[in-house]
Amino acid sequence: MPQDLLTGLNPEQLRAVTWGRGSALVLAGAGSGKTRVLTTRIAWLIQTGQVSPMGVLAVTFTNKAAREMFTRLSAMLPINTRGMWIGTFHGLCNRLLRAHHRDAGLPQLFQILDAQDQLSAVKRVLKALNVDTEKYEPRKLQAFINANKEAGLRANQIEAYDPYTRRLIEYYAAYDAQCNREGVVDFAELLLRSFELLSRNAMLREHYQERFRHILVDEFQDTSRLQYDWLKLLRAPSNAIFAVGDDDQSIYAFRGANVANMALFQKDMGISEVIKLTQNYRSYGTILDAANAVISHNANRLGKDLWTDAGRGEPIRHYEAATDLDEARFVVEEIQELKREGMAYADIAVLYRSNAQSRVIEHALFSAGIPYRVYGGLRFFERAEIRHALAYLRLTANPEDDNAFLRVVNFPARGVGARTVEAIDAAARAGGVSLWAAACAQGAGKKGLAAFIQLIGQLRQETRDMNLAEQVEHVVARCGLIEYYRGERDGEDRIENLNELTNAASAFAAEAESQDLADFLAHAALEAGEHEAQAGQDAVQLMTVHAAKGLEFMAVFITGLEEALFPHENSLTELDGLEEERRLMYVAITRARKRLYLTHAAQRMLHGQPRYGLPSRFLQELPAELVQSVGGWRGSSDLAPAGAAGPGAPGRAAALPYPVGARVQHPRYGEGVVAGYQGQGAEAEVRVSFPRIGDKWFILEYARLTPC
Ligand SMILES: Nc1ncnc2c1ncn2[C@@H]1O[C@H](COP(=O)(O)OP(=O)(O)OP(=O)(O)O)[C@@H](O)[C@H]1O
Ligand SMILES: [Mg+2]
Repeated sequence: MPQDLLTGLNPEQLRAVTWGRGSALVLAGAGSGKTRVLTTRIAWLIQTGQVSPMGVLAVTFTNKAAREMFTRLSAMLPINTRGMWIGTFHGLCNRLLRAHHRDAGLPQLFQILDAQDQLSAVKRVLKALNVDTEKYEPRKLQAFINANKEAGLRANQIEAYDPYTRRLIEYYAAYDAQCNREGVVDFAELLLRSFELLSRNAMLREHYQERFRHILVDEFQDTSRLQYDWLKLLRAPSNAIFAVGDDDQSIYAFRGANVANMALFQKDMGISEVIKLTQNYRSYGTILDAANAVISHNANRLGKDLWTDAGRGEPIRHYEAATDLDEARFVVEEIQELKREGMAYADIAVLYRSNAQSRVIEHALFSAGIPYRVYGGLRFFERAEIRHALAYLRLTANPEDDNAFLRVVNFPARGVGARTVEAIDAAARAGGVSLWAAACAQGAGKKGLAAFIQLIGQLRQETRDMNLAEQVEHVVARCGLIEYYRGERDGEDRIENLNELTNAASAFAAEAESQDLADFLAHAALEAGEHEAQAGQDAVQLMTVHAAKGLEFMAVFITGLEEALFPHENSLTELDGLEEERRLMYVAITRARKRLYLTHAAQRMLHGQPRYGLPSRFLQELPAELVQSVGGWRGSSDLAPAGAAGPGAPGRAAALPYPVGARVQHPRYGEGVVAGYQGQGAEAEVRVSFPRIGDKWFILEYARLTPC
């Protein structure tokens, strides 16, 4: 019954769901039912016979969102939704290319290169061309290729104004030629190649245009120009694109997504009226007011209203932790309390700005025996870079560890080819010895292998008298992974994680009272695998704010609300950076239905260093009456206004002359505010924020600061 589908919708939603044939844009705030409208519209179109399930193309932002859409549709319709074209841009392009691989010039089983594979491919190209890689760094070329592909440009379409760029273009063309020879595609290629396929092949294009009567796009504010053009190719003039989005939740500008596409879309499709949804069904009033208050600090907005009739609900809870460990302890205790009150673990989400922050929280949950799952990323000990680092550590502890040997013998690449590894393997089998032993027996002649054997030997020797944390720090620093990830596209995050491994080792040493590397490695293996929540098991959800987009939870913790962490320090120097961070904060707040916790820590270990952070400016942007302090290391206190006496350095306050937030005078730079500390003892540094010249670091001992 169509009526069944439509009951419960408000008049605006009903209008959107049953919109006539033309294209439409729904522009509405978080939790107003955009995704629900989109899903219901698909069901309604099918149920009323306006389109067959195969005539629908729906784009979601994540695979998780696509899965949810399938589930909801199956619940609404008595049909098999399996073969429907619902997925992410990448997923749908992949499908298109597989179906028409011949027309696309690809082998049927073409391989997709991940970032790492792509880098090796780039290096091979440069080697074959005898290029000086000091001048033309492989990673730079990789970034150049990807940025151009994402902008829809092949090598012969780029204009070069200087000889350097001309060379890059040449190498880009050579890289593409190599990929074509080998029949492989990188991520950016998926979209560009299927875009070109459709542009070039009129028959194919018309076939899909004929087929996809209805194209629907969720999270439209985060589509890139090429993605948008791809959609337009798939649409016949008589067919419709139904897009929903929220400019306040645009959080992928750094990847080329473009809010301006909304205006372009209206113009292209001749949309005279944008549909607005104004009622929020997700959150209680207090949470909604908080979200509205924060986002109102952004200047670049299209402007929207959002209201709820759900009532005020509970106040937002704010906890000021002394340290990141204290923050994690608080989160765990509150989760246990929520569970006692009857909330399922799966209804609780812990959000953070950067992946590296999850480690301490994961550990606290793990120690308390609370099942958890990490979304949009791997659990800390399962991340590739951590596994690589652990493999080096394992070899340091025991070079006969074959699995560890295989993982890193040629990572980072040192010219140990697959054939060499095969020969070692054969020799090891024949002699009944470890790979390491076989390698040592034949390694001297082969340059890359000899370097590897020497490196492991040195690491073993150098770490002999070190304590656990020092060993981990040393191996991470020396094994070449940091250099490898530096300059990689998502490398910064991975380096943060690698540094975090040292913190994990210190924490382990303190807790388990063991400095034994083997104990730590066993612990890491355990946390990585055995306690992983099973699929379907009730588990707390951990994810970055980016990964939480579109989702909702009964209770949400937003952790790490400190300046330079959230907002992220990189954002402070970028154009529109702070506004994008604020939109991210808006996304975070609006994930909560009933209860919202905001936490920050006065001191946190990051990059292997203690950092003393000011509370995030986003906390100050919340109306005080919405927030209730639930204590912390300073005792219960209200939100301090920015710049007022903030937290000092807990536990070590005596050693530090000024609390963070204190006003100080510098003989040269004038008056400033103490913004943080790092390092210890004679190496302790203080960061002072000066109104005109920005932040400066001083060695604390020689800082020549006076209070004012
Ligand atoms: N008319 C309605 N009656 C009851 N609940 C509704 C109604 N419309 C939406 N909801 C519920 O409100 C919540 C938010 O809806 P939905 O996720 O579709 O919002 P959204 O606009 O897509 O949010 P976001 O911007 O965060 O993606 C969901 O739990 C949804 O089921
Ligand atoms: Mg949504």
